[in-house]
Amino acid sequence: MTKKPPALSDLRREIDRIDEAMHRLLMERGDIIDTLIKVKNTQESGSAFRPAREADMMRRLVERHKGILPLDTAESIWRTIISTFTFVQAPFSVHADMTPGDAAMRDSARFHFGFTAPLVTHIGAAGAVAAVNASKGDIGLVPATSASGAWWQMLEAADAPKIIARLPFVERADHPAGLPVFAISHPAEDAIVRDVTVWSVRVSGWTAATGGALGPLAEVVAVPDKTLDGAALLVSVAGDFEHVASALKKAGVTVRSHTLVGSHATRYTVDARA
Ligand SMILES: O=C(O)C(=O)C[C@]1(C(=O)O)C=C[C@@H](O)C=C1
Repeated sequence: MTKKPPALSDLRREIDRIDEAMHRLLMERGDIIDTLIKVKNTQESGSAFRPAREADMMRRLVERHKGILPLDTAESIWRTIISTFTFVQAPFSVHADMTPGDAAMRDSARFHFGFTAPLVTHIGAAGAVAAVNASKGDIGLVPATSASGAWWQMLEAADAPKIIARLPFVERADHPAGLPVFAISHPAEDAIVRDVTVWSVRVSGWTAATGGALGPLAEVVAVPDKTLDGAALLVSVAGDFEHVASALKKAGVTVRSHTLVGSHATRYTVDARA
């Protein structure tokens, strides 16, 4: 005998029960954040964004996810929850460099930081970085894999903002907001994670082929640096910078200076949807 399917009204009652439970849990999460504000002293540091903690949360979400709800949706729901609770702790604006295209950058800003934080658009990374520099806890979003100028040199001073995250936290080929971006902010001491360090490097003797010589050792964004007859590089390295320096030397490149301009959690990649 085949089992009779449940009545539609019963299923809807179940859905109402789950929706109410989820809403109550979110309100309970809000109560915990209310206490966390005092424990964490968020008002003092000016920014509540803790990218290493968020990277870890997003990874665990992806690992436990299954069922017919698309991962993109689960991820975007939690990005909205976490970024809104970040905003609730200490309001901030997102300053985005729209050079990679308005649609791609807007999708990235909204996917990762929701609609509660105001989005301020800039044409060029320098404007976004300057706005973050002038703020206490704002976040800048700039493209991570291309540049038209060496904006990262604006991060060299000790009291300048730093790169604190690379987004998306969970990378995949078909990510709905997959533009690779760096998040920049005045870092709170406990917001810093040094899995990958990012360096502003001035070199001479640079050619397009030299970038390839670094291979998997580091990711490099290069722009011409006319004053040095060479290049200004933004170098992301998972290991010791000295390995990059010796690979560059071997390739005939002279490192004039290297300055730490930020760091972020290890990148995490999952397969695209089957
Ligand atoms: O864990 C924290 O420090 C929080 O502020 C909480 C929380 C969250 O909502 O889960 C919010 C902001 C941080 O970036 C990380 C996580």
